[in-house]
Amino acid sequence: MKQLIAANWKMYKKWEEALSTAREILVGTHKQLPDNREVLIFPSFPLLKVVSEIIAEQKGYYLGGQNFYPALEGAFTGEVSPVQLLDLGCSYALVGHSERRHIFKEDDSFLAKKVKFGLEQGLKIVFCIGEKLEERKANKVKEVLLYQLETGLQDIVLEDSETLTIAYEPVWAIGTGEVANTEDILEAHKIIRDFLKERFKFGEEIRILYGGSVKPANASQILSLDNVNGVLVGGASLSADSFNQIILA
Ligand SMILES: O=C(CO)COP(=O)(O)O
Repeated sequence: MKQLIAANWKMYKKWEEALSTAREILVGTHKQLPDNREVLIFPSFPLLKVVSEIIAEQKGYYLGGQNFYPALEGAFTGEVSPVQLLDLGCSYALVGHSERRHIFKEDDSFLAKKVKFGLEQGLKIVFCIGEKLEERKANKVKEVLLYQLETGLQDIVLEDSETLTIAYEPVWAIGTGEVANTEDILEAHKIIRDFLKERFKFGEEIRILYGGSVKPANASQILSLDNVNGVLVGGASLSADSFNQIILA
C-alpha cells in the first residue's frame, strides 16, 4: 500500500502563490519521490485549474476538491458538483473535515450522502473523522470514531480499496500545534483498522491518514507508526519548503 501525503490548503492562497507553490512542490520532490509515496493537493476551488496544470500527468501527484454537493448539477447556488471536480482533473475529494462538520454544521447523514454520491461519480473519497477535546477527556474516543465511521460509511459498496481513505484528525490537534502523541495515534488507527476489516473485504488495504499539526519535525515519526498510511497536512503544507520535507520524510 502506498503512503499518501496530502496537503489541505483550506481557504488560503491566490492564483500566483498557488502556481508557485505547486511548481516548487513538484520540482522539489518528483525526482526523489519514493515509489511507495503519493502526493495529493487539495486547493480551494478557484485554484484547482492552475494546480491541475502543474501536476497533470505527473506520476504520483494527484488533485482533490475540498468539498462538493451531492448532486450532478442543478439550482444549488454556491455549490460545486463532483462532475465539475472530475472535469478539472480532481481524482479525490474530502468529506467530513472537522471544519465542515463544526463551522458549516454538516451532519452525519448529510456526510453519508456525500460519501456515497461522490464514490458513485468516480471520486476517491478521503473521509475525515476525529473526536473533540471534551470527548477525549470523557473517554469517548472509540465511541465517537465508531459512530462517525458507521454513519458516514453506511450503504457504500467499494470497488477497490483505493477509492476510500480515512483521515483521523483529532479536532483538538488541528491548527493548534498540539500533535497527538504516539499512543493516541496508534490507538485511534487500530480502532479504525479493526472497523474497516470487519466492514470491507479489503479493509486491511484501505489507507488511514493522520492529520493535526503534522510538521517536518514530527512527520517521519508519525509515518513510521503501525496503521498510519499517510498524513493530511494543513498549515505546514502551505509552504513548499515545509511540505516537501514532509513528502520526503
Ligand atoms: O485540518 C488539517 C488538515 O486537513 C490539519 O491542519 P493543521 O496541519 O494545520 O493542524
